[in-house]
Parts: sequence; C-alpha cells; structure tokens
Amino acid sequence: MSKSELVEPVIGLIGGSGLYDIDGLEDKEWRTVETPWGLPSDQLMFGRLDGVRCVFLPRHGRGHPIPPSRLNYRANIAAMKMSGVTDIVSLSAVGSLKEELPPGHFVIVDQFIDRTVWREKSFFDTGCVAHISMADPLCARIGDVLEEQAKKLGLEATRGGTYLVMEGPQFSTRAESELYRSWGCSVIGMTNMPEASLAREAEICYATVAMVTDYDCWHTEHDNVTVESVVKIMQGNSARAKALVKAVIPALGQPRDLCSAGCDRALEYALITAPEARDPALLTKLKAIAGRVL
Ligand SMILES: CSC[C@H]1O[C@H](OP(=O)(O)O)[C@H](O)[C@@H]1O
Ligand SMILES: Nc1ncnc2[nH]cnc12
Repeated sequence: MSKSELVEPVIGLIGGSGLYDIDGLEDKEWRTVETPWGLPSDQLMFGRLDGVRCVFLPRHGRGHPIPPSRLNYRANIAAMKMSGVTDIVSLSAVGSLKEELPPGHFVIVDQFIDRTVWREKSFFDTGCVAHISMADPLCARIGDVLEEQAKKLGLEATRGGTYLVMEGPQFSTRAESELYRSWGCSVIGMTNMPEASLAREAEICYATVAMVTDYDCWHTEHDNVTVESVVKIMQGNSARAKALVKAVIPALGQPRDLCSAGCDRALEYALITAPEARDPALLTKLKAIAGRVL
C-alpha cells in the first residue's frame, strides 16, 4: 500500500447505559444523519480528539428513551458508515457471569452467543443475499490497542470472554443465568448483537469494552441486578471508560494499512445473488453500507 492509499481512520464510539456523552472532543457538533433504514437512536456527535476524527452515538439516545429490542441497529451502524467511520469502539454495561469478573472490571470480549429473537439482523434481504463470516466477531486489531492502553492506565481488564446477548428488557431468571454460566460465558448484556454483525456487514472494524456493573442473579453473596445497582456502578465505570477512550483514539487514529484482522473486507466473498437476480431498489439502499462491492 502506498502512503496515499493508507486508511485515515475515523473512530466511532457507541456509548451504552450511563454513557451519553464523551469528554474532550474538540469542534463538537451534533448532527442528524438519516439512513436508508431510517433514523439512528439520536443525532451523532462529530468532533476531534488529538486531531483524530471521531463520531459518537448514545446507543439508547440521550436520556435513554429506547429499550434494547427497539433500537434501530441498522440505522445506527449505517449512520456510522455514512459518516466515514472505519473503527467502532462499543462501550456497554454488562452483568458478570464469573466470580473473577467483579463490578468495575472491564472485559475486552472476543465472542458472542446471540439469544435475541426480535431484531432485524441484516442489511441484506430478498434481492441481494450475503453471508459474512462471524467466526471471530470482534476486531482483534482494535482489541490489541484496547488491551495495551488499559494495561498502561492500570485498569482491571481482561482480554477475551464471551458476551451472552439476551433479548430483555427483563433481566434473566436464575436458571438462565446458571445456564449461561454452564456454557462458559463471561458477561451478559442486551445490545451487542446484531450491532456487531451489522458492523461486520458494513465492513467496519468493531470491538467491545464490556464494563461489569453487577453479578446478574446467580451470586449467593451479591444482590440480584437492578437498574439502581447498574447506574451506581456505571458512574465509576464511565470515568474509567472515558480515560480509556482518550488513550485509544490517538493510537487507533494513525493512518494505517487495511485491517490486519480483515474486518474491512468482510463482504469480499459474501454475496451469493447473481447480478441479474438482484433487486435494484435494495441495491440502492445497500450502496450506503456496501458500495465497495456493489
Ligand atoms: C440499564 S441496565 C440494562 C441495559 O444496559 C446495557 O446496555 P448497553 O449495552 O447499551 O450499555 C444492557 O445491555 C441493557 O440494555
Ligand atoms: N445483569 C445484566 N443482564 C443484562 N444486561 C445487563 N446490563 C448490565 N447488567 C446486566
């Protein structure tokens, strides 16, 4: 790759419960971005940190009006893509399914089990079918940067772990929580799928910092999760998350070659519908996220 072909990264930040703003962005501006799949959860905040272009979206909207199952995940990811975002750091509150991951701990997750049932899971549809690989659903290149910077900041953080995505909005029953523990899952939340798979379809690198707020409902010496307990712990988690974001953006924002993990070429061999069988109306919409291969 010659210098002129290097990728100039634009960093997308998706803030979850308790994270509705990002400190330290210069030239901040909230802008409405409409997509072929409708409007995202809120306006997007555009800005720069250390000269690196950043785009922030509060996942549930400012003031948290939208529950996990009603989020327009396609519009959220399409809005990021249409804003030029190449790399997303997703910040999420989660329950812990392991003793050694206490509230306040961060997990840079590397796998998902998706138990959601109600959500639109793909940009592709009748008239243009695509099957991307989700074997490694998170970007290991961004994961490396998050791990390194978390270490430098002295944060309690673990690299690797499976995030169980439940539909919600109710928290789990104890039997479910024990089932997910028996599957070896590390943390539980309600939002990261299909967010991660849609980011992959849009060829955006995506990594998650899962911030533990509670022990869900399986731990005999801790109370069952409530919104109150999540919010209380999130106040401390948010300050650490903001410090981590500030540290990773300059590292992620350097001009670079294509992603070493390959996320930015996910559609290379994914389309199966013959050109003559494709639906022109759907193709027009898909240009917003898959223009590179259409
Ligand atoms: C307020 S606790 C439940 C809520 O928090 C998590 O959301 P996010 O990933 O956006 O931080 C969890 O998945 C639920 O949506
Ligand atoms: N225990 C839990 N279950 C699902 N989502 C959560 N978000 C934070 N804690 C959670």
